[in-house]
Amino acid sequence: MSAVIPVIAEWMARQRWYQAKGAEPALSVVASLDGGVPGVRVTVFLLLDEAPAEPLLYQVPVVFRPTELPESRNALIGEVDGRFLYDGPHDPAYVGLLVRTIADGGRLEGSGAQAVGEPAIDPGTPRSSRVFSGEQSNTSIVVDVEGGPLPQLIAKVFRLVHHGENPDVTLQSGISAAGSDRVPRSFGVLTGSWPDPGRAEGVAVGHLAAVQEFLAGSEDAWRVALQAAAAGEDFSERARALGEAVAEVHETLASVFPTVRTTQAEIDAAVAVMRSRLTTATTEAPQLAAHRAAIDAVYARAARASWPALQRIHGDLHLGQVLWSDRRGWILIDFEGEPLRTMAERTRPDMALRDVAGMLRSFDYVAGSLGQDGGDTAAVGSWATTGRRAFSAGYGTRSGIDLDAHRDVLDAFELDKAVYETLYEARNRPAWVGIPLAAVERLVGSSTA
Ligand SMILES: Nc1ncnc2c1ncn2[C@@H]1O[C@H](COP(=O)(O)OP(=O)(O)O)[C@@H](O)[C@H]1O
Ligand SMILES: O=P(O)(O)O[C@H]1O[C@H](CO)[C@@H](O[C@H]2O[C@H](CO)[C@@H](O)[C@H](O)[C@H]2O)[C@H](O)[C@H]1O
Repeated sequence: MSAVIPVIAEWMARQRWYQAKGAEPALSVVASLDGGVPGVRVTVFLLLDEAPAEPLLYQVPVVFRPTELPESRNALIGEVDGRFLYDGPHDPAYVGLLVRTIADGGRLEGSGAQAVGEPAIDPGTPRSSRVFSGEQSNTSIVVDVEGGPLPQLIAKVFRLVHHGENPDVTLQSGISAAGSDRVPRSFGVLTGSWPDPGRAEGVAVGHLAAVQEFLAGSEDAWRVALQAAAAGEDFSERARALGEAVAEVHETLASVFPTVRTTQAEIDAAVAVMRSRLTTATTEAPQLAAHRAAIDAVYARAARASWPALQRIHGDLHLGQVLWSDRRGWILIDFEGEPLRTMAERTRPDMALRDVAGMLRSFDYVAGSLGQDGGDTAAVGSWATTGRRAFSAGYGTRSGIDLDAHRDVLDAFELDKAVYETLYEARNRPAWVGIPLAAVERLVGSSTA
């Protein structure tokens, strides 16, 4: 084991999902869960990384093979004592074990730790699989299955794990179980428990992976919108339908999970969070400093307004979190919330207008990214304004919420999102930081959509 961890650490530092970019992982094994697959060993490591100031717990499934797996060359973690270590999601042995453990309500066990499958629908038997490529914070695997209700599923392996609910699991499965087809159908979940000396019970319990319907042939709304905007196509109908879909999901969430009447204390707490993230963002993106007073004034106006009730929401809604299916229309995915917010914040009832604001910002991002790529700024800007209006109209009609009556609150959430995006871009895509910064300037200058 001692030789294995440094090899994993060296490989992990190069992965997209590794958070402490540029740092050398400082790993210790919290637990390892073993699965029996003939001929190979599958071990799911839970590794604590103490490289960042706040240690993070990663899930790293590894398949130990006696010989090389030629088709998974890119997924080779390294070679230790004559055994070849592969990143589990790229290896059929791990994928088969994961899907069947969930489907059978099975169990993986290790020292002081275990993982239990919680099936929802029997998916059938995995035949082949491939890891979904793209910029992802988790690892999604498309699995071809036989003998189940659908030919393909997607298994999402959470790379960062933590005690307590993962909203991506609870919200999606709650909406799916309520009979809504605005999210992919849930097939089941793998929940783990591992030693955690920091907790009174000494044990942490959290979600490790989930399996859901794969929407084959679907297209991500970000790409659909970019193409439409670049071609100058009218997007009003689709934007309106998207507003209706988001309102429908909010309605389902409010019927399945508790809602909370918004008191002045809740409003003050929400505005305090906006202010504190403005402080953090200003440290890393000093361009925000010049707008601090004006941003504060928008937040102060929101604090005096009346707010709708709080409820569970998507939490990080943007066009990249929506798929278009010719058969089903708009489908929302990835309910994990904003990666830069604490899990406690992401799992509390929140303001549905936060999601509306997120989507309004995303229309602006379409114009911003095309403008950056040399597009006609006026034309794409007007495309985005039309899209924002149609989205708001669809949302308002379906939800019965008059967005104009909540303008001060919506403006504050849009500004808060633009501040978040400024921080996100400064950390991850500095070349894009001008897009949210321009929005901050616009939003403090005027308060209309
Ligand atoms: N059920 C699904 N059907 C088809 N594609 C999906 C499905 N779920 C996710 N995807 C695709 O995988 C990508 C990443 O999924 P997502 O849940 O957003 O992962 P992450 O949390 O890593 O960002 C999405 O942008 C989408 O293109
Ligand atoms: O999808 P994630 O959960 O990883 O969300 C994070 O990354 C997003 C970028 O991929 C980021 O979204 C921002 O860029 C999008 C275009 O790429 C744009 O549509 C969004 O409106 C904008 O916020 C998201 O904020 C971040 O949490």
